[in-house]
Amino acid sequence: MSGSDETSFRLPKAILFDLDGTLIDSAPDITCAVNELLDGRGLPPLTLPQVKSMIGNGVEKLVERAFAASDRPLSKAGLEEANREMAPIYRRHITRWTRPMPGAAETLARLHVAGIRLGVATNKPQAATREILLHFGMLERLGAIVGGDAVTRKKPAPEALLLALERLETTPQDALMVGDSVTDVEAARAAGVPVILIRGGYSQVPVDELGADLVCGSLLDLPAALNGLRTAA
Ligand SMILES: O=C(O)COP(=O)(O)O
Ligand SMILES: [Mg+2]
Repeated sequence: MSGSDETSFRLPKAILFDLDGTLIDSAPDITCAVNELLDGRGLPPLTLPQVKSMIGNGVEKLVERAFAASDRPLSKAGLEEANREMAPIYRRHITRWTRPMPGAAETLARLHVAGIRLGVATNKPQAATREILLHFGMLERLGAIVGGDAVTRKKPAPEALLLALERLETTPQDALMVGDSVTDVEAARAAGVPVILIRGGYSQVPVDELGADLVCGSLLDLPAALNGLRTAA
């Protein structure tokens, strides 16, 4: 992008990022944790693609899906117990194989320096989210982090986005959501926030088919994608 382009487009005041599959590739550690949990019940491991397809609606749903895929659907009480067990297992794995998605740290730094308020709205629990972002040096760029356990209803409900925007003192009209899945598109629509999807995340459906305002190849393409949103407006 040329220098004149950079000064001519109007940037949003705030950008909210999804976490899993957008800022970080956490599926390998989540797979290890799920498999440790299953192993404890004498169940065989799931593959990385299987677990990837289960991420995005919160850890409780992931555990529910993992047991269902293992032909051992759990009762409500059984699921609660499995979820209690999952939390410390995942905390032991949390940043072993997890890596930032391509361009994540650079893009956050660039947008932060440009004066855009940045936040995270994820279905992942808050404490794990903060720990991962701190580990990868991204926490200091972020003015608001809202995890799935910080709201009554997780994405695709709009709560997490609206709470993050409130903390960033920004209205939905001045904001943008960046994510990897249909959950992010639906949450953004419900919150009245435009949405960009990034390829390479955990969506089971091609991201071009999810009705986002724009799709881009990686987070590094985000400044050019912002320009695209402006010219399309
Ligand atoms: O499902 C999760 O735990 C997190 O998913 P998200 O960061 O993509 O919202
Ligand atoms: Mg995601």
